[in-house]
Amino acid sequence: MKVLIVGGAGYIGSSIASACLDDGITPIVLDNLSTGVEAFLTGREAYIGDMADQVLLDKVFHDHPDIAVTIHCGALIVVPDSVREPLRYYRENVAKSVELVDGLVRNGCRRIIFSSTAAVYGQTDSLVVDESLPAAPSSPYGRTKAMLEDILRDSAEAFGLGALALRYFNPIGADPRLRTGLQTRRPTHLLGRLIEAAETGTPLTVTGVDWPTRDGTGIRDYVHVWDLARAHVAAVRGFDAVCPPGSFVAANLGSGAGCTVLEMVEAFAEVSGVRVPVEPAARRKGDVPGGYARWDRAHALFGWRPTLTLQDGIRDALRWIEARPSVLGD
Ligand SMILES: O=c1ccn([C@@H]2O[C@H](COP(=O)(O)OP(=O)(O)O[C@H]3O[C@H](CO)[C@H](O)[C@H](O)[C@H]3O)[C@@H](O)[C@H]2O)c(=O)[nH]1
Repeated sequence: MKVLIVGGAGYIGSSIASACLDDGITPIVLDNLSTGVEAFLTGREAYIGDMADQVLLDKVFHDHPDIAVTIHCGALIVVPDSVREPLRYYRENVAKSVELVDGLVRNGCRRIIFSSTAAVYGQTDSLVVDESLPAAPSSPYGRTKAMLEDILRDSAEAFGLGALALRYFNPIGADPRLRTGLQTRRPTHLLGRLIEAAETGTPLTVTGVDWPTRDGTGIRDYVHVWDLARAHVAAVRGFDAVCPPGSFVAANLGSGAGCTVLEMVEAFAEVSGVRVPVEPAARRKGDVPGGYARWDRAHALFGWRPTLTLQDGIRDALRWIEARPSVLGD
């Protein structure tokens, strides 16, 4: 079986490609390398170009008429950038995806798995997030993802597509076999900042200590990127039962456990042996207390459950930092 992975040279797309290969599925990658990296294409058939390029899409399907499912993870993903440059985000994430869907329909590919995000949800008082919570994104980035869910819902009905939106919570870690991981050396997310603080011997700035959470710090659901990748394989394998023609389905992918900033600092100390001191600071602009996923729907639909722990995610992130130069050559 073949799958087309749009954005397959990025962090999550390349992990999905690895999980497909391990399961006997052939990934065909389409990536414009705007944030993806060529080194993640080793051993994979790839087309370099834009997902909106109709000539290129026709060529991909001419060469591979047996592509069964398209997994769409091609997107810009940095929330603060999306606030500064909303038009770029709407163009790259929404307008170009419309062209992609058009090209898929024309080429007869009617099964789509879309990389969505927990950022489509608004804040809940209970902190637990299930799929019944209405979309209320708080950033242009989140809105691009929510818009595309609407576009896929309408397209499913109009063109008989099966469209499955997988809403990722906060991915961490790397491929356990270290073929791929985060491209950026210094990610700005919490675990990235923590690793940086440990390396430089500086304190971690805790942005917000007065949130309505158990210790006052922000809570998130950190899910191992390999668990995310495995979910796509399971969804591909069972696609028609999960998402028959004409249907749009959304499912959360998270660990199901909330982890506060201070709990992450503790888990990091346990895994790395380095206890990073913390420095309380003001909340980041536009930040939220956060929450964590219910993932029962993904389990009911395609038998998925998270299998790797927070500690596994931290450990694999640290192993990837060691392996990264030999993979990326920098
Ligand atoms: O140096 C830091 C960095 C983060 N935090 C705190 O750690 C928690 C998690 O912050 P992250 O930035 O790791 O995660 P977010 O969920 O806030 O945002 C991330 O996930 C989003 C998707 O949900 C987007 O992808 C976004 O770009 C990405 O940063 C928050 O409470 C934040 O205030 C700190 O205390 N110190």
